[in-house]
Order: sequence, then C-alpha cells, then structure tokens
Amino acid sequence: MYLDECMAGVLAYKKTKADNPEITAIEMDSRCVEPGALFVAIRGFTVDGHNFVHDAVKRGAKAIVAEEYLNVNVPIVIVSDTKRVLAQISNRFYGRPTHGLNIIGVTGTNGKTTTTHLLDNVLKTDERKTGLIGTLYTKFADQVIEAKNTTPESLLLQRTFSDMKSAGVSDVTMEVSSHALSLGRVWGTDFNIAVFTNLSTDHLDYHETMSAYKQAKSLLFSQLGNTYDRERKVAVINYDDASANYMIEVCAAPVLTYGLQEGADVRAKHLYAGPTGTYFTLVIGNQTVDLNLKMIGRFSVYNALAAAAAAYASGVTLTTIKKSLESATPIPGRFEPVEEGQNFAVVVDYAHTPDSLDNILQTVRDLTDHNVYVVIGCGGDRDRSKRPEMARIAVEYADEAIFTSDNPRSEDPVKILRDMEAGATEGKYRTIVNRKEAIRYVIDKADSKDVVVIAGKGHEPYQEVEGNFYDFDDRVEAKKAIEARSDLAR
Ligand SMILES: CC(=O)N[C@H]1[C@@H](OP(=O)(O)OP(=O)(O)OC[C@H]2O[C@@H](n3ccc(=O)[nH]c3=O)[C@H](O)[C@@H]2O)O[C@H](CO)[C@@H](O)[C@@H]1O[C@H](C)C(=O)N[C@@H](C)C(=O)N[C@H](CCC(=O)O)C(=O)O
Ligand SMILES: Nc1ncnc2c1ncn2[C@@H]1O[C@H](COP(=O)(O)OP(=O)(O)OP(=O)(O)O)[C@@H](O)[C@H]1O
Ligand SMILES: N[C@H](CCC[C@H](N)C(=O)O)C(=O)O
Ligand SMILES: [Mg+2]
Repeated sequence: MYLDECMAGVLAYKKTKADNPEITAIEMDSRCVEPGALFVAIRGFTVDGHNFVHDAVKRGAKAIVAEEYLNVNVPIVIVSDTKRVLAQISNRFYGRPTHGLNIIGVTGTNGKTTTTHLLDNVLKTDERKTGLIGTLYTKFADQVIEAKNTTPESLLLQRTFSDMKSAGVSDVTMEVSSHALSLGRVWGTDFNIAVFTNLSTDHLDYHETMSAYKQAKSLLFSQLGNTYDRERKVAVINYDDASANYMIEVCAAPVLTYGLQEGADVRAKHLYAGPTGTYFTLVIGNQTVDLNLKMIGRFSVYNALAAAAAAYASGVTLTTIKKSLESATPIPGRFEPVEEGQNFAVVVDYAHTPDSLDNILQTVRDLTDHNVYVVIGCGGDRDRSKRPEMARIAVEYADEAIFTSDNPRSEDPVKILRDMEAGATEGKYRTIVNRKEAIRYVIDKADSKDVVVIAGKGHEPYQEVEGNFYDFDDRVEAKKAIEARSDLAR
C-alpha cells in the first residue's frame, strides 16, 4: 500500500515531502522497523517515540507519522494525535479485518479471562474456527502467542485480526481492559458483541477515581456499533451488578442481561453451589436447560452465564452451550488445584482485587469446616488502595493469612506489606516477605483436610522485581513444598 492510501481516512495532516513511497509494514517500535516500514512515533508513559525517529529511518523506514517536524530525509506526515492515527491506518492497512469477523469483547474488573475461555470453548463446540485474545495469550489455529498486554495496542491488534482472518477464523473472543479502552487500543475494532462482567475496585493508580474507571469500561458499550453498521450488535450485561444500568444507559445497541435476579433475560434459577461444582437451570426466554458445571463458586455461575448469553447472541443453541460448559476444562491459575497426593487442598488463584479475593475466600470458607490459610501479596506500582482492603478480607476469612510479596516492581516490598498490614486490624496474620518462604511456611503448617489458597499470581511464571523478571511459579513452589514434607504418606 502507498503512503497516501494509508493516510486516506485521516482528514487533516501535513506532509513534509510530496513523495508517496510504497509501505510494506507499519511499526510503532523503532526496534522492529525493517526497510519499507512506516514508523509511527507515539509519546508513551516511559519514553517519547519521537526520539527514535532517526533510528527508524536508519533501519529503512520509508516514511514517518509524527506530531512534530523532525529533520529526516523521508516524508513526515504530521498529525495532531499519532495514537489515534495509528489505529486508523492500522485498520486500513490490514483491510478492515474486523469486518466480517464475529468479534466479542469482554470487559469488567474480574472474570474476563475465565469468561473468554468458556465462550471460546462454546464457539469451538459449535464447530467454529475461533481466536482468543487476552491475559494468558493470543490463540488461534495452532498458534499460541505470548501476551505482553491483556489487550494489545491497536497496531498489533489489527495485525492479529488480519492473521486470524487469513487462518480462516470466524469468531474472536477477546478481553478488553480499561487501559485499552482509555488508551484507544480498540479504536477501529468493530465489535459485534460487548460483554460486561462486573465492576469493583482496581486500577485506581491509573484511573484515579471509580467514576473514571467506570466511564472507561463503559466505552466498550458507548462505542458499540460506531465503526460500521452492517452487522447486528448486542450488549451483554450483568444485571446483578451495581453498574449495570450505567452500561445499559450509554449503549444504543440491543441489550441482553444475565444474572440470578428475576428480570434478567438470561437467568440461572435453582442454583446450588456445592464442593465439586455448581448446578442450575439456565433460562433464556421460553427455553430452559439444566446445567451441571465442574466450576466452583457462585461467581463462576456469572462467568458461565456471560459466556452462555454471548454464545446465544452469536446464534449457538442451548444444547451446544450445555455440552460445552459442562465439559469446560480448567483455566491455568484460576482456582487451579495443586495435587501431589497430599491430604490437604492447595489452590492457586489469580485473585488480585478485593472483590475477587472476597469471592474466592468466601467460596472456600463455605465449603469447609477445616482451617483455611491464604498466602497473599499486592503488586507494586499498582492501585495502593487495594492493599489494606485485600489484607482485611484475607484475615476475615482465613484462620491465618500470610502476607507476602506479589510483583513488587519498582516499590520496596516491605513498604507494600506495611500498607497491607494497616488493613488487618482484626484476625491472625504473619508477614513473610519472601514468597517462596511464605508458601513453604503455609504448606508445612497445613493439616489433613485444611485448605491453602495461594492468591494473586495465578498463571504468572515470573516475579517482577525492579524491572527484572525472575522465574517464579506458585504452582511449582507449592509442589516443591509439598514434596519437601517427609511426614506425608504418599
Ligand atoms: C501504562 C501502559 O499501559 N503502558 C503501555 C505503553 O507503554 P509505554 O507508554 O510505557 O511505552 P514507552 O516505552 O513509553 O514507548 C513509547 C513508544 O516508543 C516506542 N519505542 C520505545 C523504545 C525504543 O527503543 N523505540 C521505540 O520506538 C515504543 O514502541 C512506543 O511506541 O505501551 C506499550 C505498547 O503498547 C504497552 O505494552 C504498555 O503496557 C505496559 C506493559 C503495561 O504494563 N500496561 C498495563 C498497565 C496494562 O495496560 N494493563 C492492561 C490490563 C489491566 C488489567 O488487568 O485489567 C492490559 O491491557 O494489559
Ligand atoms: N465473575 C467473577 N466475579 C468476581 N471474581 C471473579 C469472577 N471470575 C473470576 N473471579 C476471580 O478473579 C480472578 C481473576 O479472574 P480472571 O482472570 O478471569 O479475571 P480477569 O478479569 O481476566 O483479570 P485481569 O484483569 O487481571 O485480566 C480469579 O482467579 C477469581 O479469583
Ligand atoms: N493485569 C493486572 C495483573 C495484576 C496481577 C498481580 N499479580 C500484580 O502484579 O499486581 C495488572 O497488571 O494490574
Ligand atoms: Mg484477564
């Protein structure tokens, strides 16, 4: 594609040279530039992409999109907002890849990864070729691509959609983070279905207030259908969440609500949440079907309902929905049991918000009369308001909570722990800064039938300390600690 064609949808720009070179790739990272590329300079949180324009030209960039004039010998297209233009030209360069794909975006504080996995599985059971984008990876055809972000930047996203389309994918399920919505990573993505799981405290380091956070989440619904109007749009909203009405009000598309309360369009009735699974009757209009899920906890029913509602809106039958949800396989790091033949339960879970920790610990507490222990830390360089709250919840439910490090990032781990301790005014806790030692301590302590919950890091295979990523996996550490217990007859 030639430069002028790339820029065709952008209304106002200045070009420093009349040349119209052929563009073979778009890049936003100078380190990825190869001869023929168009380099788009983005002002980031850490560095300014404009500082790398000369590098990009040295590597063979044929043109630059920037917010200011720079002295280089290739044409510069000067625009007022390179991020917005990046989304526009990526969409154009890759041939508007979302058009013709059934794109389902899932947003909300908790449950996105779980819901997208359940939904992807339902769509596969319906014999569709699917793509999945989220925290764990991007997955389609036989490819599994490591994820840097839950929702990738617009350029990578449009490229991924294009690759998926070329591989014959028809349905894409993706997590849409509040950061992505606020930073325009999904501009130009033509969602067919937008799903809202729930809203609770998180990411206030970035959004600052709950109302700004809620507003960011709501963009998925207010923007639904703003790209093309050729396909049916549906918003799938958790009716029982306090922010449901807000999401419904900002959305012009038809709404399908789900929940446990009467009035929800897609409803779970006769719910029983037991120690090995959950059972309920799924009701959609006049149709009903009994479901017997292996997932534990009331919150899991919401994820299943969200997946069922979005699948239903995509034309999947209740029979297929039932078949798929009942056979759903566990998701890495989401209530994942560690089983080494020990006589107590160990569960690794990604609860890293007050609401998710509350859900998971309440579920465990309701299912056992034995001791419950929880290992929990809070991430550095992230919402500090979560810290005392998570600690308070941990001591409320656990017989003993062990406060430890999560990913300290650039912060002093001891200071993070002091912030947590401020919330633990009642209840029993112990602080062990080293996560490996914290896991070892709790596993040494566990007795027959007790439950150990290791929360916060789930699937993460690393611990991030001062910019370095060290190998660390809660599941591996728990296994090692169990193996080290010589008293366990196995
Ligand atoms: C705060 C934030 O969102 N940061 C994102 C942002 O990074 P940044 O602004 O720091 O980028 P930067 O390093 O300043 O670089 C600016 C520009 O210069 C370019 N550059 C840089 C260096 C160089 O040598 N050459 C060059 O061209 C970069 O490619 C970029 O275009 O742009 C990057 C590229 O898109 C993102 O990967 C990065 O996400 C970081 C890793 C991150 O941790 N983000 C979190 C907060 C996040 O977005 N999380 C949500 C999930 C939250 C949830 O769980 O709900 C997510 O969707 O991932
Ligand atoms: N519907 C839900 N409501 C509340 N908590 C949930 C729900 N579903 C899952 N959880 C809890 O939240 C944790 C994270 O779940 P999941 O990874 O599905 O959420 P996410 O929204 O993708 O998170 P992230 O924003 O970090 O990507 C789980 O390990 C579990 O403890
Ligand atoms: N996507 C979330 C993940 C948090 C996971 C937790 N382990 C932490 O590091 O705080 C974030 O970046 O805020
Ligand atoms: Mg996720």
